[in-house]
Parts: sequence; structure tokens; C-alpha cells
Amino acid sequence: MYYEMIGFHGEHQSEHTVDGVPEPKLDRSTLFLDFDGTLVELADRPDAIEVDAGMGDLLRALSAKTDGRVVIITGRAIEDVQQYLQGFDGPIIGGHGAQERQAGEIRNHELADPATVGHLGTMTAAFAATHEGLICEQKPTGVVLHFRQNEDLASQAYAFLRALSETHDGFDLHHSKMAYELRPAGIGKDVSMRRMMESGAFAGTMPIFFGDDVTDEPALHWVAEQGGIAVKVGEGETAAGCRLKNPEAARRTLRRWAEA
Ligand SMILES: O=P(O)(O)OC[C@H]1O[C@H](O[C@H]2O[C@H](CO)[C@@H](O)[C@H](O)[C@H]2O)[C@H](O)[C@@H](O)[C@@H]1O
Repeated sequence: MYYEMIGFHGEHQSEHTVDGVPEPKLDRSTLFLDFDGTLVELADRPDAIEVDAGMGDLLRALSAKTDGRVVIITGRAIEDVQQYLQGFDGPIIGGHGAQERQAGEIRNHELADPATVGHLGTMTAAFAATHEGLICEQKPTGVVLHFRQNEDLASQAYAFLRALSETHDGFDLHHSKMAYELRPAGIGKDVSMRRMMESGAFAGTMPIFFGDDVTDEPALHWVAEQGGIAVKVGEGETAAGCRLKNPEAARRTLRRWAEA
């Protein structure tokens, strides 16, 4: 909407679409990319993903086309996701917005009090250790309980984290794919995205976002509302105007843009 109001819409994307996605003018765009389920296929465990061998080259090529405005925006901790992104030294928003990497330096959001996060992590790890099939993922800004290995434990995982959220101010409970997560209240990919789009090199460019999860929906909604390109990867209800079938299709579109 904003870009249409100021007359930029047509300047930032062509009317030509491939697989239902408009072809953007990358030199006037900012490209936000979710990681799990968008750039890489989901796996049984967070540490079992397989990253396409050309991922680093792809992100570097897209960064060159956008003058450095490719942003990885993920729920993972930055310390975790960056091991899969060798060769990409651009900005990363991690922990759903609770962390940011700019110019190689990682900053954690002040809302993620380290003592509280540590305490939540310790308690959740102890709970997972006594429930076979639950995986505790501790992050610098929150904690996740994964139940993909044993779906029958979903309600117990939920009840446990819910009790923690009710006894620890400032942390909200969120549902994502086969997992529940505690993260600081007030953070979100949409919040980080809006802030970034108002700053320095990003202001006045058109936002593009590829995301797959319910946790991506507020940001997909915001991008669509701005007249940007919001792409939902996979199935499910969405506010996005475009959809690609799976991460392979998303990578194919991105490779085409990188080579255009
Ligand atoms: O924002 P994203 O980049 O999509 O990250 C969301 C969460 O992704 C990871 O969990 C999910 O992917 C795992 C690996 O495929 C899968 O096993 C799990 O069931 C999914 O929920 C990651 O572990 C989380 O920290 C991220 O928040």
C-alpha cells in the first residue's frame, strides 16, 4: 500500500510473473529470507537439516544484486544458523527478532534477560531429559521444546511451557512447526523488519519476504500491506499474495533472480 501510494509500486516490480511471483527490481528491493522450511527442507531434528551446497553462492549473488540488502530472518539463534550460511556475511535477524547480526557483530535484545533465559533453559532441558522424544533447544534469547519425534507428547510439552510462561514475566508462548517456544514478549519478525526498513540503506526500498510458518504470518501480512512481495512457501492459510510449493521451488525462484 505504502509503495503504491508514493508511486513506487511499478518501479520496484514488473507485471510479469513466474510461478505466480512477480519479478522484482532487486536493485530497489530488500530481500528477507526465512531459513527452516523456506531455504532448507524441514528435518526430524534441528541439527539434521541438509543445506544446499550452493546456498552461500546464491546468497552472495543476491546480495550483490540488492547492494547488500539480503537479510536472513529466522527463529534460530544466530550462533546456530550462521554455521549453515558459510560465505554469507550480510545481516541476520535471529531468535524471531530477539537477535541481530550487523557487520559481523551479534546483539541480543534487551528484553531477553540472560539470567531468566538461562533458568528457563535449564528447567526445560531437565523436562526434556525425562520425556523421550522431546528435544530442548536452548537459545540465547529463549527456549524451544520440539515434539516432532513423538507427537503424543505435544500436549505435555505445551502444558510445561505454559506453566513456565505464567510464572516468568516477559516471556510469551508460541506455537511453530511441531514445537512450542518461549520468547521475549514484544519481539517478532514483523517488528524487526519494520525497524530495519526505516533505517539507512533500507529506507525507500521494496520489501520482499519468503516465509513458511505461522510465526512468519505477521511479517508476510505487513509486507503484503506495503505493496511488497510476500511469498508463502508450502501449504496453509496465509496473508501472502504469492505461494511457492516448497523450499526447492523457493530456491529455484531465488536462483533465477540471482542469474537475471
Ligand atoms: O524462522 P525459521 O528459520 O523458520 O526457524 C523456525 C524454527 O526452525 C527450527 O525448527 C523447525 O525446523 C526443524 C528442522 O527442520 C524441525 O525439526 C522442527 O520441527 C521445526 O520446528 C529451529 O530448530 C527453531 O529454533 C526455529 O525457531
